[in-house]
Amino acid sequence: MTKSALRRTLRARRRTISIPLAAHAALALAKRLSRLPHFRRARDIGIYWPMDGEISLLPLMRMPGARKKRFYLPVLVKPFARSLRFAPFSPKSVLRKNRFTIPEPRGKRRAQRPVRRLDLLLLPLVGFDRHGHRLGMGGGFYDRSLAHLHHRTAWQRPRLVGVAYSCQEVPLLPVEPWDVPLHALCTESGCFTVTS
Ligand SMILES: Nc1nc2c(c(=O)[nH]1)N(C=O)[C@@H](CNc1ccc(C(=O)N[C@@H](CCC(=O)O)C(=O)O)cc1)CN2
Ligand SMILES: Nc1ncnc2c1ncn2[C@@H]1O[C@H](COP(=O)(O)OP(=O)(O)OP(=O)(O)O)[C@@H](O)[C@H]1O
Repeated sequence: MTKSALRRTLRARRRTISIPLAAHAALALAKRLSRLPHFRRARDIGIYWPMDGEISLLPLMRMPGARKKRFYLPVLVKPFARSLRFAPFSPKSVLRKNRFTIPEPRGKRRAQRPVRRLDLLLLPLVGFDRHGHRLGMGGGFYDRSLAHLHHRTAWQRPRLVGVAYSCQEVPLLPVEPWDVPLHALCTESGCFTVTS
């Protein structure tokens, strides 16, 4: 299957999950993530506003331990730059839809930070395999924003944890030269560390 056909199939699959099942899975994922050392050690955490059937990270913000964290949502930098910055996000934030109709926090550009100033980034996945390879929406937003992590050293930020429903697992994904490997992957039914 081509990457675009796979994207279509997996996006359609996650959109069929019922509202009660989705809520249950999101809570199970939040519990798992909140116990993860990557989460416990992080202060500045990039999440996303769920769209197109993505598993929600909003319950994570209400977990014990989350009160000491600062959460951020991705914002599109310029119409065609195709890279991301991260804007502070709390339940009080005023949001405005971007050109993909995804809500973004309004507010000063000064308050936003580049991805390298996050401790932990939780990435929405369209698909993943058990080697920890990731399939995204295909815009290259995350790959482009994370290009500095190609030459990874132990201390580099942020830690990258992909999140998805377990039904988004596929046997094997093609690897592209620009793919930036994840550190770990979590679904409602489990987390695993990616070994390279
Ligand atoms: N929740 C969430 N926020 C995110 C992402 C994401 O995957 N999930 N992104 C991850 O990159 C960035 C936005 N990237 C996106 C890339 C493609 C499409 C998309 O829906 N494409 C449409 C056609 C788009 C158009 O109108 O031009 C499509 O494929 O059907 C949306 C967002 C930043 N924010
Ligand atoms: N560092 C980079 N610099 C320039 N272009 C890039 C870079 N990384 C990725 N791209 C481009 O982004 C496009 C999308 O890549 P790909 O199909 O791997 O997306 P993806 O796996 O869905 O990931 P993403 O979530 O980042 O969209 C590709 O056409 C690729 O050429």
